[in-house]
Amino acid sequence: MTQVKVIIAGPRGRMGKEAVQLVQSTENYELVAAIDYKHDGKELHDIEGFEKLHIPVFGEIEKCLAEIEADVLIDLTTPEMGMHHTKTAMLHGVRPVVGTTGFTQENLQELEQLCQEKGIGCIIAPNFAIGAVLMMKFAQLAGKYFNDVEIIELHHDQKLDAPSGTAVKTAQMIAEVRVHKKQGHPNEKETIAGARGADFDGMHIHSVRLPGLIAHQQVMFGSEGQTLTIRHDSYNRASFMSGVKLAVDTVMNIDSFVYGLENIID
Ligand SMILES: NC(=O)C1=CN([C@@H]2O[C@H](COP(=O)(O)OP(=O)(O)OC[C@H]3O[C@@H](n4cnc5c(N)ncnc54)[C@H](O)[C@@H]3O)[C@@H](O)[C@H]2O)C=CC1
Ligand SMILES: O=C(O)C1=N[C@H](C(=O)O)C[C@H](O)C1
Repeated sequence: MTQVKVIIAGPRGRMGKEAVQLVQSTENYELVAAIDYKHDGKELHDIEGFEKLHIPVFGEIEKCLAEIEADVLIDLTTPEMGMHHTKTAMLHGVRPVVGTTGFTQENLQELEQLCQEKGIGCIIAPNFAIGAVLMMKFAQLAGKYFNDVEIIELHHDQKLDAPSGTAVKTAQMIAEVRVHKKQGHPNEKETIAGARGADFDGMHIHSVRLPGLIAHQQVMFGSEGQTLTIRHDSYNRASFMSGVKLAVDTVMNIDSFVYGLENIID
């Protein structure tokens, strides 16, 4: 088995903590460094929750990559930092696996172009949960037969971006196959702004934020006399880790840009 040297950006985050555990518990992965803007020069060991890990922590990716040899960067931070980390990793020949969401279309195009120029694998996955990837694929299939769809994504109230990366990806996948339609009554009018949610190619996305939730999405289709609802629920962040592993294993063997795990599962 090939040894994979991994850097994790955002190790203290909800996802970052799970990713540290995944890398530590995978036989052929080695956690070689972490990137954390608040703990430059320390070791993970010095940070609460990582007591036994003597892994160097860098505040900035440039410094990290100047000192540490790595194969893969897992980024679980914010869109601004995620962009910077992903570009810098590719410029240093390190393959990014990015779970961070909130990228714009322009961001994704820029990353794809850099990836092509460098000829290095890069995976951007708005959702690592295999069930969520299947939910998106099933929704895309349904989108061929139903023109009317409402996407309802539900997340914990600490989430920064809305709509979720998963909801945007779902809408993009459906838009690839759906006959374009501006949904609802042609004369419908919002008496409170935002009541109909975000408009993506004529379909609507609704974002719910509540404490107690983790990550959930419901895609509802309707046509004459029937509705079809496709729903996925993540009840914890461990649900994302088999997808992170799949992405790390895959990125080692590709030299192209992948946006969405649906492109790498059979
Ligand atoms: N692709 C997927 O399956 C999933 C993706 N996510 C996404 O992953 C990202 C992280 O999510 P969570 O772990 O829930 O967030 P979190 O807020 O718990 O963690 C964010 C991490 O980013 C770091 N960070 C924040 N600002 C920073 C800055 N300016 N510079 C460097 N680091 C900074 C924080 O220290 C923290 O470690 C979000 O974009 C979220 O939408 C979350 C769950 C699943
Ligand atoms: O912030 C989260 O929690 C999640 N973010 C991703 C998204 O924006 O789709 C994936 C998952 O929904 C959890």
